[in-house]
Amino acid sequence: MISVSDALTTLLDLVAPLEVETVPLRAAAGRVLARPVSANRDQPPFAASAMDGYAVKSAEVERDAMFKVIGESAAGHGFQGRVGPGQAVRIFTGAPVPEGANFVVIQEDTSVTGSLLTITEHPGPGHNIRAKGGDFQIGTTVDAPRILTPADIALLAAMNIAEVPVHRKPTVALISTGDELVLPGQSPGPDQIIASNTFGLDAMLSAAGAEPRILPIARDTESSLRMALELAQDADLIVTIGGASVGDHDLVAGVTEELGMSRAFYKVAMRPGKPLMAGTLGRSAMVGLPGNPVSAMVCGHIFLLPMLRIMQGLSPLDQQPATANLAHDLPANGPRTHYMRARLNGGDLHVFDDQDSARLTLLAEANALAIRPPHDPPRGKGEPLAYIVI
Ligand SMILES: Nc1nc2c(c(=O)[nH]1)N[C@H]1C(S)=C(S)[C@@H](COP(=O)(O)OP(=O)(O)OC[C@H]3O[C@@H](n4cnc5c(N)ncnc54)[C@H](O)[C@@H]3O)O[C@H]1N2
Ligand code: MOO
Repeated sequence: MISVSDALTTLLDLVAPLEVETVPLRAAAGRVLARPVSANRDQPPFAASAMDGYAVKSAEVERDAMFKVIGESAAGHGFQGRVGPGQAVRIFTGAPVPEGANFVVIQEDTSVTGSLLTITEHPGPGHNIRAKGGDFQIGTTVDAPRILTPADIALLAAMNIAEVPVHRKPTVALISTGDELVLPGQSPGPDQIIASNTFGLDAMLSAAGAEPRILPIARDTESSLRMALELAQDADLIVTIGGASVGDHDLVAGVTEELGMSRAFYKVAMRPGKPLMAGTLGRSAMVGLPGNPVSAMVCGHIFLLPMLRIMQGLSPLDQQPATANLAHDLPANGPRTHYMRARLNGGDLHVFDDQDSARLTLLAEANALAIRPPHDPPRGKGEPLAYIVI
């Protein structure tokens, strides 16, 4: 059995950043920007009014001052002339500030009769003008790699970047194994259960930028598993679920070996997740997850998500463990790193009593995994304990 950190290092070595492809802006949300991109325009491209009002010379701004209104500047239709002494231009939010003007008096501080403008209140010190290039300038860069958020997409749009270089999405083949499994919505026989892991992992990996494919459930025969693995051949990552342990019907190790898998390790000193296996099969990285539902999902968090980040050109971890104070005592840990379902509530960590790796209800209730190193001594209420958010 190897340690969690050795297993993670080995798994990360099985994958590499995927090629860069160019996608239309609308398809780039949630993707990883592969190369820095730069603005080829200023925003705003001209000094722009931030308010509706009148553009004047700042030196002339004072209460009771009067001006002749000589024209209008609207968004999309600037005023072509120049503002001279004693003159004002009606201006609207987003419109170019005309030459000669350097102050916008908001209309609430004025009164107008015909073309005669009077400042009726003390205008504040703010000139209400957004400088040319005040948001970004030609050459302002959006750095890579980064997962493109909605705000990033808006920024790229403003920069007039219509095509975006991103890493290809990792394709992941998900293969559940076992005669006991049927798909959600089907009618299970008396000895059957629903294949839940496939769907939990599908959701987890999709949210992390992958393109998972759910393959037909492999039955507990070598030929069925072989067939599923053949269908998975072109995936960047093949994930089998179940059949990883030592039982007579646990076929994954044997069949993948016959298919030429180069095995990197089998068994990790962690709980849940001990019978994890990994290697390469053809051009794909392969991870054999344990079948217990919580084991599969925890291994997804600890191992599959960092692998996906590497494939998308990111650093492997999106969070370092944080610490919180225990809400109660905890007994000593055994010889494996234990990822314990827990709930972080008002800064206190409540670690659930029942850590049965078959109980999805407790995983759904958890918002954190408390991390106990091997042989961690008993911990008392109020002591700090490491955790990650899930
Ligand atoms: N004698 C031993 N028995 C077991 C050991 C051991 O070391 N010695 N390890 C235990 C641990 S720890 C785990 S974890 C499990 C892992 O077993 P497998 O990976 O071989 O998984 P299965 O036996 O196929 O299934 C275990 C459990 O999970 C259910 N399952 C499987 N696939 C799915 C799925 N896609 N969705 C929902 N549930 C699934 C399956 O029905 C079983 O109940 O082995 C222990 N045994
Ligand atoms: O490792 Mo198993 O995953 O403890 O239930």
